[in-house]
Amino acid sequence: MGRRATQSGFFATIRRALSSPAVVMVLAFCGSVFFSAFWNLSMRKVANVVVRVNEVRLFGLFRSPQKTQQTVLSPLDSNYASQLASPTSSPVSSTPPIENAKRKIIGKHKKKSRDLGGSIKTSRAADVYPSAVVPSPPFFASARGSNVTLLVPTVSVEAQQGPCSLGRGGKLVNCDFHLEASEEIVASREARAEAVLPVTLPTASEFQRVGSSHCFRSRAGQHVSVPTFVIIGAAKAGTSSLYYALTTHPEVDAAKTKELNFFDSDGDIHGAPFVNRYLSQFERGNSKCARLADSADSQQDVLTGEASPGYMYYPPAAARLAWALPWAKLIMLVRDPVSRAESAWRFHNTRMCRDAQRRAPCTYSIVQSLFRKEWQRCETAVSRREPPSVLNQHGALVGEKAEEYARTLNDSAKEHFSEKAASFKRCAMSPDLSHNNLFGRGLYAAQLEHWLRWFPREQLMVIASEEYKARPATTLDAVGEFIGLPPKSFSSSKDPEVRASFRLKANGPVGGKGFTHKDHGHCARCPPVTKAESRYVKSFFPSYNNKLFELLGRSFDHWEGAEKDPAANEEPEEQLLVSKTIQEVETKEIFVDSEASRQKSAEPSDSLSPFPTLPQATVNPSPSPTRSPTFSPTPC
Ligand SMILES: Nc1ncnc2c1ncn2[C@@H]1O[C@H](COP(=O)(O)OS(=O)(=O)O)[C@@H](OP(=O)(O)O)[C@H]1O
Repeated sequence: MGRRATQSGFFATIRRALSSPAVVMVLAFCGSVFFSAFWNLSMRKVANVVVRVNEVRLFGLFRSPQKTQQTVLSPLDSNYASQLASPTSSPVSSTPPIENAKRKIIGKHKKKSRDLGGSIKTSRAADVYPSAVVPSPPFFASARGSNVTLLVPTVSVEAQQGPCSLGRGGKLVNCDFHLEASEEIVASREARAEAVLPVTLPTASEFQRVGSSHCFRSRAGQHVSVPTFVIIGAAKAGTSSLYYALTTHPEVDAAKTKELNFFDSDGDIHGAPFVNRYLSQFERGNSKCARLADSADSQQDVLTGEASPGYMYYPPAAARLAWALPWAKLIMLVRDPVSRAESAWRFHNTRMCRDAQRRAPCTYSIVQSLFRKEWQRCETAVSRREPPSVLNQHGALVGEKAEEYARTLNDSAKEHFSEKAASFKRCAMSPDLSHNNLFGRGLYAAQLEHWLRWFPREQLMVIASEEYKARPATTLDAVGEFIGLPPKSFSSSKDPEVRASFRLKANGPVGGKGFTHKDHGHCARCPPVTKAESRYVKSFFPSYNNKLFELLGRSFDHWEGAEKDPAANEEPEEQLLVSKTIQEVETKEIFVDSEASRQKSAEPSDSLSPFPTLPQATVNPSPSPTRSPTFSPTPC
């Protein structure tokens, strides 16, 4: 009885208290404080989600402002990702883009919260990737359904310089660059952005793993081994030979073709369709992967990869690869930049001879070719007062070199140069990404530094092409181990095909399709690179080689001139003459008769002058200021 009275007294007190407006207000206040604390806590999670999504977002956010509809690379489907990221693959300890860009979520979470909607769930990274593979960031967006709109709170990224900035709503302001350069900026630019980003997330897993291998069976019943290594370059360093040799191994599958060039193409690289198109290049009926799937040998594995030497020199390829294949082992085969340039020069001239209606090969000597592209492009850009392109790491070196080049010019050219020096320099700082950029492609240090911003060091292997040539079996063993094959996979092999791959060959039947590098054959009418020309070309690379050696902590002795002091390359009179001729060739569009070129450039190699006498030029009677020269139709 007494107890009941106490209870009813208690409820009566509560009722009385609740009927008092003051008490209600106090309770409402406490409730809102509690709710907001809880909300902030959950938003912190959302911020983490956003960090991960930001990484993906970068591809879309930095598109040209003309493309108003920002397309965003979708994160890998969680199932797909967890299957691909094999626990046995090397750990990706952190995502370099995030580390490097030092993005911070500063968000005004409370304000944004409503926009996030209910379709996004956060889950621990471990649910998405095996925790050993991606310990950070701790959360990953895992949404079901498509076209989820994520609201990205304010983001800040570290910066250097550049013409554009990020304004409100994620819009790019004062910006004049295109997608390719933009990804560079992402990692290097101070900016704040508020962006609403449409993200399309695939819903279903496309692949099923065969045992614990890298081999998958697609929904369509095809077999695909997931790429785990990529030979990213350098062009003309022996990449075909290396790729061919690797694919002779019984546990390595070849892609449909050696060079897929997916990550350096300007096509649509976005989203799951891109990944699927890419993976379909590893889908082959009679592959080792298919055989493995049939045998259901759970102990075996099949590795695969591709070799696209264009990637190494194409900055956006690093970001794209880091997104699509973050676990990939990258192989950089580097060759003495001088002989690389010579090989490329011969190759491109041969191609010109073959493809372009049998036009004259070697219209430009190797010395002229060294800077031809940059020079032409910059001249045109500067004269048209075009805005300079975005600066980047490669470009900075090119710019530095462009100044050095300018110093070799004669007085009138110097004057001309100094007038335009500032804008020219800015222009030259933007790299010429063309295949026949003989100079830029040989600046490996810059390229390595760039790739290291996107991939951890342990995922990058740098090999000297000369070492591979000298010791193919040992090199292949090392590469094999690096990509996950057992030790001494090549040198201990009895397989005749594997052993045959040790023999030096530029060609090889790769990927069943078969390719021959017949075009490696040098055009008969190409004059040989004289020793003097070679010395001249050589004079540009030592400081860059040394930078590479510094980064690698070792040097390649056989790279001539590597130890040379760049200051020793003072230009004597003759060089001015040479440079003047180059300048004339570039600006006045001088036509060179290939036959004359061959005779004139066959200068005796023991000439006292370190610089070649350039090919005799025939001046076009009516030079036009257009960029693309017309070549004299000399038969090949
Ligand atoms: N095993 C080995 N080691 C080192 N170098 C080799 C090897 N095999 C081929 N080669 C030489 O490499 C040149 C072709 O390189 P790539 O296959 O990378 O060319 S490409 O970029 O794919 O077009 C080409 O160079 P050049 O002959 O000087 O043009 C090949 O002769």
